[in-house]
Amino acid sequence: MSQKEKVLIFDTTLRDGEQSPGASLNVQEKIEIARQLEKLNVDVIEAGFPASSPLQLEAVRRVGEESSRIVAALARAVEHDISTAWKALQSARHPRIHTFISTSDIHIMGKFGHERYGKTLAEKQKTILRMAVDAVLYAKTFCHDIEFSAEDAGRTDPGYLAEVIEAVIDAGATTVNIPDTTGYTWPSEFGKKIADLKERVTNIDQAVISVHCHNDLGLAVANTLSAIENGARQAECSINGIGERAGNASLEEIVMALKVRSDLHDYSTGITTREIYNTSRMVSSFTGLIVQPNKAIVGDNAFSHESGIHQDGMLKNRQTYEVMTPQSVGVPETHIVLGRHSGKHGLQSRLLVLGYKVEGEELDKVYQRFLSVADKKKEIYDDDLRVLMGDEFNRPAEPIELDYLHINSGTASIPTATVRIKTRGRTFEESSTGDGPVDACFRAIERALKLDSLLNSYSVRSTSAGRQALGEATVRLRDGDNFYTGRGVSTDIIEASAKAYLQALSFHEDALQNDNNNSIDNGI
Ligand SMILES: CC(=O)SCCNC(=O)CCNC(=O)[C@H](O)C(C)(C)COP(=O)(O)OP(=O)(O)OC[C@H]1O[C@@H](n2cnc3c(N)ncnc32)[C@H](O)[C@@H]1OP(=O)(O)O
Ligand SMILES: CC(C)C(=O)C(=O)O
Ligand SMILES: [Mg+2]
Repeated sequence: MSQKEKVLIFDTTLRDGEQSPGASLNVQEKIEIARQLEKLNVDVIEAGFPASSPLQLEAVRRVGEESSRIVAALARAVEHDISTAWKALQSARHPRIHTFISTSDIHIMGKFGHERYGKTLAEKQKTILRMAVDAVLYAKTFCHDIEFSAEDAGRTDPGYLAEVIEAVIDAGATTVNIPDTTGYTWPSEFGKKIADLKERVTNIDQAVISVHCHNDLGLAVANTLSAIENGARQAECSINGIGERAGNASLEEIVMALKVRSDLHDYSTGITTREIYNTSRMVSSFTGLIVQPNKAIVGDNAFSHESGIHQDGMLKNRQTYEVMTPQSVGVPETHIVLGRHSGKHGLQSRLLVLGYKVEGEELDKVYQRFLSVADKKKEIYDDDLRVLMGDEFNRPAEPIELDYLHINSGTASIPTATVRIKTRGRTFEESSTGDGPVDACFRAIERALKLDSLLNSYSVRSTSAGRQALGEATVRLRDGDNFYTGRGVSTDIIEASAKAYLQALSFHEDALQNDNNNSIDNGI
């Protein structure tokens, strides 16, 4: 087997990631994330931009002192930023000064329009080249490990980019970063840019080529991979892909794409992939940036299967629908989501895990009830299934069934219920008012069945999480020394209550039938 070439992972969650609107991190949060990045085994942690604030300086200092990784600090190509970066890094175990300046025509003309940079584009380009070299030379007076970034390299003229890169390597840059700052490039175009630099820049072998891709067109990861195939050996990326605007290339996607498709290439990273999920959750919770459910690798749905055909395939052989195991990225387990699209195989397997062995006709019946609940509710949780199973096996011999229920209730109206009930081939319908909608409903049932109230107790609870949780109502009737309990389940708690009441009444009537001392036809 051939030895894989290492691609260094430069994590910029704490710098570019923190530039995401609203994602500010305090010093302690940065330290915690840096510790987790160390567990993830990234090669470089870019901890912040020290010249931008005292908090940034302090965070970089603390991370640098503690971390065994290379810790980088960003600085514009100006002395003040570079010396401040060094102030933050001087006690670091492995410091790196990362300095940058824009090289594209659009940035040079747009951001450095002032005449002090020159009048024409050519004059300004000369100034920028000099500032880049001076910045590297100045940074080099503090530390050996210097990274230079040609901001907006993605839109920079290839000849000028090569000239700048060659000059900064000559000045001592040990890593040269080629950012696609605006996420504008196309994967084959960006790959060619890297290949082109390797050809044009005569001293390119004296520095590591790095890339830093933004996701404005959703191409950040594809562009990074294309650059790696063409010679880049450092990938700048962030956890969950957070960063300026649409974000940076996502660390987890680059790493897992390289790992899962290692059959296609000769590159590898040193990332401990089982730490990916924990890191993702930590970053999301500290930054407040929620991970979209369908996000590759770390989204809630990344290892969830909802449709019957997929669930059946997964249960037979998980490779049918998973290209990596959830455990390989630290996700505890595949999630079979039971819902409207699930089939009998998925339901049966989940019920088995919960201790219910259901087969054949019984399974068909449970599945029909499952579908009627699933039609009203997006996801069926384990607790819902337990209730559903309890419901299934706790049926009276002659059920009194709710055929129709209408409730009128509100803050300014008297609660009114109309019920239609079916039992033993007969139908009864009645309405009633009540103190509340449940009371009105129970009274309507009693009127329809011409019964006195036997209600002993009534309770309702939610059986699972979320707004679409099932409500489970329990009704207890008392007739002398005998108690009859009924349960009803529905997404509508009034319906659940009516069902519970009718079930309890059914058991009562069953008992009366068995005693032969009353007939259900005697008036109801
Ligand atoms: C692509 C990136 O992610 S770049 C990194 C982005 N990160 C940040 O901006 C960090 C947060 N920023 C800050 O705290 C502040 O912007 C500071 C401290 C960096 C600078 O603040 P200010 O001095 O008030 O300048 P301001 O931000 O308004 O403008 C930027 C100035 O830097 C200049 N500049 C921008 N990039 C560079 C560079 N790489 N090298 C040298 N000068 C630069 C601009 O031309 C402008 O200069 P001007 O005042 O002569 O027009
Ligand atoms: C500072 C550089 C590396 C950057 O973040 C970018 O160009 O996007
Ligand atoms: Mg960036």
